[in-house]
Amino acid sequence: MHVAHLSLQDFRSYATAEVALGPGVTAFVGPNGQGKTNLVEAIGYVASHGSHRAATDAPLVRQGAPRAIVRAGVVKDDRKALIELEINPGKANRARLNRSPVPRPREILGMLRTVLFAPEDLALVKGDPGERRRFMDELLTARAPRFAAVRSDYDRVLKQRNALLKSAAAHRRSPGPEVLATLDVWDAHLARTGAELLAGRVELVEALRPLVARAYAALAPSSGAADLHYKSSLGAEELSTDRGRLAEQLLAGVAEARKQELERGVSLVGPHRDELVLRLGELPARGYASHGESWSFALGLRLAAFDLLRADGDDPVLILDDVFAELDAGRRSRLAEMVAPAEQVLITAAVPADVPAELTGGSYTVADGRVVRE
Ligand SMILES: Nc1ncnc2c1ncn2[C@@H]1O[C@H](COP(=O)(O)OP(=O)(O)OP(=O)(O)O)[C@@H](O)[C@H]1O
Repeated sequence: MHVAHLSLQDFRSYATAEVALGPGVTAFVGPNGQGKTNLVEAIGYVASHGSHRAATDAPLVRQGAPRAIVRAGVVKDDRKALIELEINPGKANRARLNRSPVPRPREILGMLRTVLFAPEDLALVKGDPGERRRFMDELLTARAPRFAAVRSDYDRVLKQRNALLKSAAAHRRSPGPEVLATLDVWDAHLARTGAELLAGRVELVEALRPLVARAYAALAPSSGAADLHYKSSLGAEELSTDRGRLAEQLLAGVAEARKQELERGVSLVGPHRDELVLRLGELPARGYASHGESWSFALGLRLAAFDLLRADGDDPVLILDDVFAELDAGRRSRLAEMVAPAEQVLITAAVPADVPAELTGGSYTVADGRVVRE
């Protein structure tokens, strides 16, 4: 698939912007702080309904404006779709598909699929486990949009359960039968939705493993092998992907942790406490990998995500935000070679020299709030 047109209204630094795009490579080039990332961030937002660099929607709306609108014309197998998202910080966002409102924005997840790699992705390797959980869940949702509902159900259950545990912990005496009965209900919910999420992640990690190893070896051939495994808060070494079995394991896990959870006032078992462990050779990547190795590992994860989505039948849009300036000459040309065949590659760079010669295509200059085709 590819994006044929991007239209912005009050998004980040843009009062308005209209950008025509086509398949192949397009580079956005211009000095720092001129709005290159804002453009690709908008495309990423249409795909994932989130930003790769802001935890909430508020920073996406132009200072002083009440809302932002992002429209993307998407072409998939010669069929065109116009996706529109209205971003209303603090209120519900609205979505339209081919100019008709859709009841909930999440219903159009999957219409545009992107894989975006940006400097912030270093946190995939160096950051907290939450970064890697988000990576898995976003990829799950990109592959199967129903996971957006699974994740939001799970978050809702967790919030309610934590509120109950917190108030029980605050009372500092044994909870009464009513509290315990309510907790039983939340435990069952947590086990059911948690098992769904857990099974999805375990399957995902198994599918990603060989792809990450291959991408990393291609990018950094002289470094150790990249590997990953899913570490569950259940402690079980091997996790099945049988939902029923996982739900039983989760139920047993929360039952075992109940005393401790009531004391601490927080849910200690479930996919929200799990970790995606990354390894380089014999060592964990987090805390051991060099800056360059971490960067290549993060890139390897994104390229593996691209391969996985591509294997589902259609190339996602590949976005490389400020990536090439960080790489040495070898990695730069290996990466360029790897991404060149993708249906659409969007690149941002501060100077033309940061766009590898192998990636020829269209180019825009971004400066003074304007996006001008070269
Ligand atoms: N909500 C907002 N309202 C107005 N301006 C904003 C908003 N959010 C960001 N900006 C402005 O957008 C600019 C940053 O744009 P962007 O991150 O796209 O830059 P860039 O061209 O990718 O720069 P670099 O090369 O440094 O990465 C900054 O000047 C910032 O002040």
